[in-house]
Amino acid sequence: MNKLLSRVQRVDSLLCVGLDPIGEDAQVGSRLGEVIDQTADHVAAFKPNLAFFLSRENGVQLLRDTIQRIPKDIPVILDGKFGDISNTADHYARFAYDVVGADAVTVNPYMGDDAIWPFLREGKMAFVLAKTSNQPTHSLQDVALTRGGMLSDQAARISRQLDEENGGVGLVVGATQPDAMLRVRELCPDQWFLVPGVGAQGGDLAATLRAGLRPDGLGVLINSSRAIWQAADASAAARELKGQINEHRQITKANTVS
Ligand SMILES: O=C(O)c1cc(=O)[nH]c(=O)n1[C@@H]1O[C@H](COP(=O)(O)O)[C@@H](O)[C@H]1O
Repeated sequence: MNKLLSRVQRVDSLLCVGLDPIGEDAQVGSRLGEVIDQTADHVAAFKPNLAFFLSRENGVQLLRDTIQRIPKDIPVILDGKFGDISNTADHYARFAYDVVGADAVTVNPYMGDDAIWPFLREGKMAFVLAKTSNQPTHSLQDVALTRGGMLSDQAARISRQLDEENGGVGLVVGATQPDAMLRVRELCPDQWFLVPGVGAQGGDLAATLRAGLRPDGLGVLINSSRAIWQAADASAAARELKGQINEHRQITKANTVS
């Protein structure tokens, strides 16, 4: 959290560039290097998605090299959506933190807090899936609970409780449903949200930030993966998105003061 906060402040950015490498194995390493080097000045964090590495020969080595390439003051969120029980989760945590050197992970809370605790290490952070950006035909997250609210609310409550007990727990909340974002923000007023779904998935940036930003203009990391990866000029694409986010932060802060 300290690393994230100091990075956010140093570059005045809430942008997270997703590293979801698409393309032939032979070219992908150099494109990863380009995207990192060209966007690093504009980002608060990078988020490599594990699947895009594991689907390749020597994918783990590529992931290690990618994380090595990222300047040390930029937090790396390994998006593995890890979700197994405690002793198994402990091995995933060792992989994420010790083998490849990530600072944070994404975690699937379906198995409850057992699946989250192993990732809560000193100096590390876990972003728990609460309300994801996809809108499936058969949703679990929207299932109504007999005690009221939905399953996604329960994921949010668990993440808040663990954050209060231990610290280092954020949430994943998609950018495609601003009403749902508002609801999660009400349940978790202080925590950081990792927010995918703008760019290729078409999420509304303004509505997302209105719903998700904290009154201090912080608390949200806006992720974009394909839209940056596929841009002819990744640096310009990252700078532009960072600028758009900051315009909305200014409006939020001004509205909070007035
Ligand atoms: O945890 C995630 O990062 C995630 C959660 C979610 O609700 N939706 C979602 O798209 N993601 C990830 O965020 C990235 C989105 O990529 P783009 O749609 O290309 O910007 C992918 O790596 C997804 O796996």
